[in-house]
Amino acid sequence: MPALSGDKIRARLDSARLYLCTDARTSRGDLADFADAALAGGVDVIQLRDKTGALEAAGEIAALEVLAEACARHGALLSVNDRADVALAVGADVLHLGQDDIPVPLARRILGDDVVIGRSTHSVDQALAAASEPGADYFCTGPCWPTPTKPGRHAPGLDLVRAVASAAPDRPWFAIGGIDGDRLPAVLDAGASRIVVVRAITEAEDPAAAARALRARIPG
Ligand SMILES: Cc1ncc(COP(=O)(O)OP(=O)(O)O)c(N)n1
Ligand SMILES: Cc1nc(C(=O)O)sc1CCOP(=O)(O)O
Ligand SMILES: [Mg+2]
Repeated sequence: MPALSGDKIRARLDSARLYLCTDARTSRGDLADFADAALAGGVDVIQLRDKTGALEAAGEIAALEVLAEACARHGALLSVNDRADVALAVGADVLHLGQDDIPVPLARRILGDDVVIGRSTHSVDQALAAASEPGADYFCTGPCWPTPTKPGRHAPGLDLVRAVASAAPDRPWFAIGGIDGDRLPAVLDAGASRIVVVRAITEAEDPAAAARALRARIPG
């Protein structure tokens, strides 16, 4: 179970503007310092998304425990990618599920009602479905630009962001994919008010400054 109630997690999600996905930084060995820096810079939600193949479940749980401590220090939400069992094990606030991950009702059976569940979407139809899907709380839409972080995923671009914004969903939603400081104004102009980034912070020389610069330009 997460430490916070579902209502508190959902209130924090509502005010979240900057969501970071990071791997476990196994080769650098600096996950705790990196997370502290990114969260100090204004990241609201941090997800462990380690697709390096280096982590078995125990390693993923260990890395998530490092992130959980950082989230507790900074009042941020801890997000697990793909795996409801791991989310349950670490008491995560958030589980993120893509179109090919386990179905939301199954995740809900494992996690109960307090944990926030998010969905990836890559078309207007998927986004509108996620906006009202029972058991889901938020969704992400993109990629806004092709990105090496998700090789082979077609980028629907900012037209998708514009279409979602004009549908004015009640649920929180985030734009994702290829977003950095230079591109952020175009994403905001397209109607997004929340973003997810990977490289813009994970590859920054100064992750705190990178997060701060992004956060300062997102209203709210
Ligand atoms: C916050 C957030 N948004 C989108 C994704 C992508 O999820 P998915 O499509 O399942 O792809 P993988 O990340 O699992 O490769 C995400 N992880 N987090
Ligand atoms: C993990 C992921 N999911 C996407 C989606 O469109 O669902 S795009 C993406 C990668 C985003 O990485 P970066 O900020 O480095 O471009
Ligand atoms: Mg996934």
